[in-house]
Amino acid sequence: MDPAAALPPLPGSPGGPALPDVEELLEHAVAVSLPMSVRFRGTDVRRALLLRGPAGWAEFSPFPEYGPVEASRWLAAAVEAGWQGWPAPVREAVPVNATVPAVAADDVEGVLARYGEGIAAVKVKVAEHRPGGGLVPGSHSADLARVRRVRELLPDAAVRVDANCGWTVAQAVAMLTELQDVGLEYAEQPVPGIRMLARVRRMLRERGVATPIAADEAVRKETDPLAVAQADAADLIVVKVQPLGGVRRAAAIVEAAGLDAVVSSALDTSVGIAGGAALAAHLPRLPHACGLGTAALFAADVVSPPWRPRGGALPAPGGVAPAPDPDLLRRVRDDADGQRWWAERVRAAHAVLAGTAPDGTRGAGADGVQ
Ligand SMILES: O=C(O)CCC(=O)C1=CC=C[C@@H](O)[C@@H]1C(=O)O
Ligand SMILES: [Mg+2]
Repeated sequence: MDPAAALPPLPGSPGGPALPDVEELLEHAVAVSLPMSVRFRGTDVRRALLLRGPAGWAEFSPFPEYGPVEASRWLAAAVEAGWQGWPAPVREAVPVNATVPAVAADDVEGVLARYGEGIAAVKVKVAEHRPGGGLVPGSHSADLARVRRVRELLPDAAVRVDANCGWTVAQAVAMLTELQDVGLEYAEQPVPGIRMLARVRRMLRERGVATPIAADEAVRKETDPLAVAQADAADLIVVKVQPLGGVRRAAAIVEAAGLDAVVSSALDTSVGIAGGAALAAHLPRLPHACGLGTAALFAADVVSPPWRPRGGALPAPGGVAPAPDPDLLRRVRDDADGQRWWAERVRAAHAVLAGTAPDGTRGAGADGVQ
């Protein structure tokens, strides 16, 4: 049997929750652009569409380069948040990590300061690529300096790195061997794909490097999100609510994978971050801090106060997202072109979920990067 078939069906699929029609989805939708204080994932502005259904507010924010098939999962997560609500939490607070983008080592202290007191885990981005492809020149030494600066500033914190598939197998093995003295909590997606991930993990073990390997893109980008666990390619998985189609689907993937999970953000606004906190609060086991502190990287948000960590933790939101503040919304609202761009993306993603897309695709596969 295909283990992925046991996951909760997507809205609009046989046996799945009802899929509202496009007009209903868009009735209260507001497109926003949030300026960022720290450049992340190659952008200074995070664009998102906020929707309001009978259950509450929801976010649909697939990255601009994502096509309809991949975006359809993000729409499924929004339908769950706004038209169904989230499952009950088993804990009241969720520990979170600070996220340090690929900044110069001298700027690390300033980034960490944005997360406030009490941060016990830090994720450091490494292996940054130029927009046209290829590692940024000097990235290896810049990565080592950035990670070591974090360790210097926070000697007791759990430090993890995320390469977003940016290294070759040889580069990953060399860098993770070099970083042994830092005592990394884990290395997230050092190389692309499941087979390469398994190779890095095996080669590190052969060298006596015990750094655990976490799978991120190999879970959210593969047609079968469970394949990574079946291939014994990772020690833990990173799960994100929007790319995996909602809190219930992500929780089912964690359960079926049988691996510990770290819940991370998709650089969502505070509305979407609350969904990540709902998933993290719902999982029976949560041994690692979650990557849900990214609202701290925004210069403006839509919820007051924003869903940012305090004392190293986020509160569990309960069954629905916090409502945006109307004044804040007005300040970051897109113009009519922006609203139309999002409406088209909702239509295209909706057609995939409804099975009416021109090429007949229905919610499978991935068609973007990172
Ligand atoms: O996990 C974190 O600490 C922050 C979230 C994060 O790193 C990401 C958010 C959005 C897109 C991804 O490129 C990236 C990730 O790879 O985990
Ligand atoms: Mg990642």
